[in-house]
Amino acid sequence: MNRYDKSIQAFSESIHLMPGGVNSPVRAFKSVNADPIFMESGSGAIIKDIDGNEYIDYVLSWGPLILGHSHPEVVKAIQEQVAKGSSFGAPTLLETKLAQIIIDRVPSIEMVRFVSSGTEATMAALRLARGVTGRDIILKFEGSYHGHGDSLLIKAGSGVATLGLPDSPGVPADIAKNTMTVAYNDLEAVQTVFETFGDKIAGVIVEPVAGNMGVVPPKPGFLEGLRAVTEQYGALLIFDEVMTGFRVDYTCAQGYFGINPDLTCLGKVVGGGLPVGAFAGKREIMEHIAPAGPVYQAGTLSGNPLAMTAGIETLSRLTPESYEYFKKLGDQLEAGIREAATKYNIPHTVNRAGSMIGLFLTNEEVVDFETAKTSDLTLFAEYFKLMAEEGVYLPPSQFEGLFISTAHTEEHIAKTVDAFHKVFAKLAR
Ligand SMILES: Cc1ncc(COP(=O)(O)O)c(C=O)c1O
Ligand SMILES: N[C@H](C=O)CCC(=O)O
Repeated sequence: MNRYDKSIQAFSESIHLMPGGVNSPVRAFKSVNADPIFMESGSGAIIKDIDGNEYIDYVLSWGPLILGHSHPEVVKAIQEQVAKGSSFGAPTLLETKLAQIIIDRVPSIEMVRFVSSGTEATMAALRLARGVTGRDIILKFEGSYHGHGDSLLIKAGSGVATLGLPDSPGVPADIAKNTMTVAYNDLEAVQTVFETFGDKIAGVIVEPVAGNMGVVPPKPGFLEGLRAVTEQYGALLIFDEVMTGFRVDYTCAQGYFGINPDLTCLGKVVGGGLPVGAFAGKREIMEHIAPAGPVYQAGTLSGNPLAMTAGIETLSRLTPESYEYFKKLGDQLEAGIREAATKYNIPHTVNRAGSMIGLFLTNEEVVDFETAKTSDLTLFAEYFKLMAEEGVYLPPSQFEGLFISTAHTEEHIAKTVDAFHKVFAKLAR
């Protein structure tokens, strides 16, 4: 009897029906040499798989579930809304309400356009940046992931890095040539690129805390430098806050670091676990979007009432105190991981940004994708599987971060730290 019998059976069926048996590559557990675990239900910080195993969840659907699973008030609001109608393809008051909440919290945002995923948000933001500036080149950072739009699948992070496919076949060379990349945190390299191509660069897109090569915070001065150089050359600064938005801080990462980008991409938390994305920014830029302006962007289910409801209910329950709480739990988890790893001589570097935590199995300081890749990926696979056996569900890749929700408690963190001790004892060097 294997504790994952039903998941193994389910995967043996799904693999014939969907490519790799999944609907997003990171779910397939390929880099940890295991079959994926099929989930059945979630409540608060706990999820249950189809074999009945329970886990403290640090994936949280890859970030959106900042209140934990099935928050009763969010569930109730969605139920009430679905009874009234799930989609109209016409404006609703819900869109206005969610847009207003976002605008009230984030100083750089004056207008919002809702879409249905983070990928859509970044694709549209690039089109807008190109439309506004009349330039084609986009600068991005190696190991950053901005969804799977053609222009952004270049030296990308997340599942692309996990599977070792940084430049996907199918992206035309004519499109790829307009995307330039440099190392994250390397401001000098950015300045050098601008010195040569400055008048051709439409925008720089950056995760203000990188979360798709594991968690890599910006070095002091990096985001400030990007703001200055983009302003100097008339390019737009695009913060991709799909992951960091309303997770790193009440005012997003940009509020935390005190930088005002021209455009912001949102997703995940803003949809409270339902499919959502948004791009947003200064009025003078956003009014280039159709029908206010000529840059086209549209969506049948954009601003979907159920997603708007989940977003409103989620953001309304986050207060500045929520982020104090995340900090407290994050401190506890970070200290616990460090102590366990040190005790058993496990190579480790822990990076943090609020409730985003990255444990790299390397002793090198991790500041970009090259240093992230010094992690011991074989050890990672073992550690991941042992943690799951101890009832702790982690992202199945070294190049993803852990998330905490308001439903996590000090007791959950203490149990998790215990699990780290048990697992690292087994892997001790
Ligand atoms: C920073 C960032 N941008 C964009 C995306 C794409 O979002 P989605 O998966 O909703 O398309 C993701 C996550 O996948 C992300 O983490
Ligand atoms: N790291 C990705 C998003 O942030 C993971 C989500 C996915 O690709 O399915």
